[in-house]
Amino acid sequence: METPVPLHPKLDNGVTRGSPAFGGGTLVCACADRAVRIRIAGGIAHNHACGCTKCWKPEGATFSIVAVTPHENVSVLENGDKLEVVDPTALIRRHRCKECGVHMYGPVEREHAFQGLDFIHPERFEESGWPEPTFAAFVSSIIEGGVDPSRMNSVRNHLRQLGLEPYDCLSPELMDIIATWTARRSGALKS
Ligand SMILES: N[C@@H](CCC(=O)N[C@@H](CSCO)C(=O)NCC(=O)O)C(=O)O
Ligand SMILES: [Zn+2]
Ligand SMILES: [Zn+2]
Repeated sequence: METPVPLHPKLDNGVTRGSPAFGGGTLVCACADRAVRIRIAGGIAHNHACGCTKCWKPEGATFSIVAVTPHENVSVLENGDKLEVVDPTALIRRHRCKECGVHMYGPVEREHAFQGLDFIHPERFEESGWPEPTFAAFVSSIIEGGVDPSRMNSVRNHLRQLGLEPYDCLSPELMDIIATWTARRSGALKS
C-alpha cells in the first residue's frame, strides 16, 4: 500500500468545518520578526484547494488553500515594505513577503470576471473559523509540480473522500461566471 500523496496539512487529516458567517480577521506571514500583517475586514468566498503551480503552498503541500475577498476589505497593517509582486504580468498580482515567501494577497486588477477580488490564503488568518474549502481546482496541474501521473487516481479519490470534488480548472460555478462575463463582453449574450 503506497503512502498517500500529502495534499495539505489542513486537509490530510480531514477538513475542519468553518462558518460561512466568518467576518474576516488578520493574515500574518511566517516571519518571526516583523511579520507582515494584512487586515481582511469582511468575509471570504469560494475557498478551495488549488493544485496550480502559481499559488503559495506551505512546505510539503501539493495543494494550496485559497479564497477570494473584495479588494476593499484588504489593508496592510504592518511591515508592508516586505511585500513584492511575484509576477506583475499575471492575472492575480500575488503579493508575497520577500523574506518568508508567504503570499499575503493577490488582487485581480485588470478587466476580468474576477476584477476587484483579491485571492488570499485563509490558513494565514490568526483567527479560526474561516469557511472550509469546498472543491479542488487545477488538480491535473499537480503533475506540473512534480507529482507522478500514476498517483492521480488516488489523489482524486482522496479529495472526494474529503468532500472536495476534483476539477482540472475552477469549479463549474466559477467557470460559468467567467464564461458568462466573456459572452456578455463579446455580445454573444445580450442580457
Ligand atoms: N497549469 C497552470 C495553471 C495556472 C492557473 O491557471 N491558475 C489559476 C488558478 S489560481 C487560483 O485558483 C489562475 O487563475 N491563474 C491566474 C494567475 O495565476 O494569475 C499552472 O499550474 O501553473
Ligand atoms: Zn514573512
Ligand atoms: Zn492556483
